[in-house]
Amino acid sequence: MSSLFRSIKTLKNSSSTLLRRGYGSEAVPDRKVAVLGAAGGIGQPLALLMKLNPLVSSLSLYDIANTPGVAADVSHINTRSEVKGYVGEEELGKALEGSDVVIIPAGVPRKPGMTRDDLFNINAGIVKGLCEAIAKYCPNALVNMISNPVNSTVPIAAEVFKKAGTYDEKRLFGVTTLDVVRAKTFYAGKAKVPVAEVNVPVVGGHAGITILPLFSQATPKANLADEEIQALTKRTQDGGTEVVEAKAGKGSATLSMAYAGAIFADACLKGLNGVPDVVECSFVQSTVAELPFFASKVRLGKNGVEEVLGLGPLSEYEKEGLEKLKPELLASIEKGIKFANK
Ligand SMILES: NC(=O)C1=CN([C@@H]2O[C@H](COP(=O)(O)OP(=O)(O)OC[C@H]3O[C@@H](n4cnc5c(N)ncnc54)[C@H](O)[C@@H]3O)[C@@H](O)[C@H]2O)C=CC1
Ligand SMILES: O=C([O-])CC(=O)C(=O)O
Repeated sequence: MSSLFRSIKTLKNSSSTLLRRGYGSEAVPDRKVAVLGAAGGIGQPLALLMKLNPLVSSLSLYDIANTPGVAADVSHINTRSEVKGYVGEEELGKALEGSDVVIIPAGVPRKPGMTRDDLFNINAGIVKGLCEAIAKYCPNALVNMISNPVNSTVPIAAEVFKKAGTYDEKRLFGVTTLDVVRAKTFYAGKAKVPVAEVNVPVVGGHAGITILPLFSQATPKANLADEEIQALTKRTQDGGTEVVEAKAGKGSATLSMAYAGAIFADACLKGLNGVPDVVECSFVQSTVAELPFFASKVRLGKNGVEEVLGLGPLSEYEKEGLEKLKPELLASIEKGIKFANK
């Protein structure tokens, strides 16, 4: 009984903290979040971070192996959400049912020398299967796609949902938050400004030159030379490769990605809960750059995407970068669409 009172007290304390922090003026609603690929390099720290998120009431951890251990471990943390682990395809339906947000970090990561597109052959099939299940078991969930190549896996998901008759472009997101996280960190270091105050939009896609950080719009403003901006741009575009090489065959970014995935999922939950002015960059169906999908700032709301924001003023260097990325991004999008329809 005393533990029940303690739990109620904790919940009361955390909800009043939430109200104070502007999470909304009403009581915090129940929200189920599912992580598919939860036993992986990203999945495990992401499960931990989602368990720490007070907006989550139910945390569903799914993988093809090893989820019972991860779920048992994470479930002992004394925070709001109830944790359940699901393993194997026969449990996928239960894992998904009732989900408000589904985060997908399932699939193989890069090794040195590989591009993200080299992951297509394996990950395209994994994502397709998972999205077929989402269409069946939680067609209204917001889908946060982390699995690479994001430039193709998001179009695959869209085609699967269209075929199932459940597609809603407002509910499908490619997670490009790690590009923003990197751009903020690198910019703060170079501009010598406090990293917590930095904002940098990153647009385009999520591979090499399709990643286009808009340092001309970065705040706080700093007087960086053209060469410095170009070096920052290149480092942001190659951020994933920097980690792949440093890990030397043991995978790609997992911890920083889990952080970025948790930030984006939190933004989705806040949007669903009616918190105003939640804006994050994401790769979504778009008309801002004459490509069917494009990453830009997106306002999140009660139905997912509330508004896809425009690019704003670009420097000459960014305009060139935008033109250069279009053919590669379009080819990756078309590759995904073709795969899903074959
Ligand atoms: N969007 C982004 O910014 C980033 C994306 N990634 C991508 O995320 C993906 C995962 O990376 P890691 O976690 O490092 O890989 P990992 O190999 O450590 O984990 C992947 C997990 O997916 C699981 N899995 C495989 N097939 C599955 C299926 N059909 N259903 C459910 N789970 C399944 C595996 O059992 C494994 O636990 C990769 O494709 C990687 O390229 C990685 C970093 C950043
Ligand atoms: O580089 C990779 O393969 C993983 C990834 O997407 C990133 O770290 O941005």
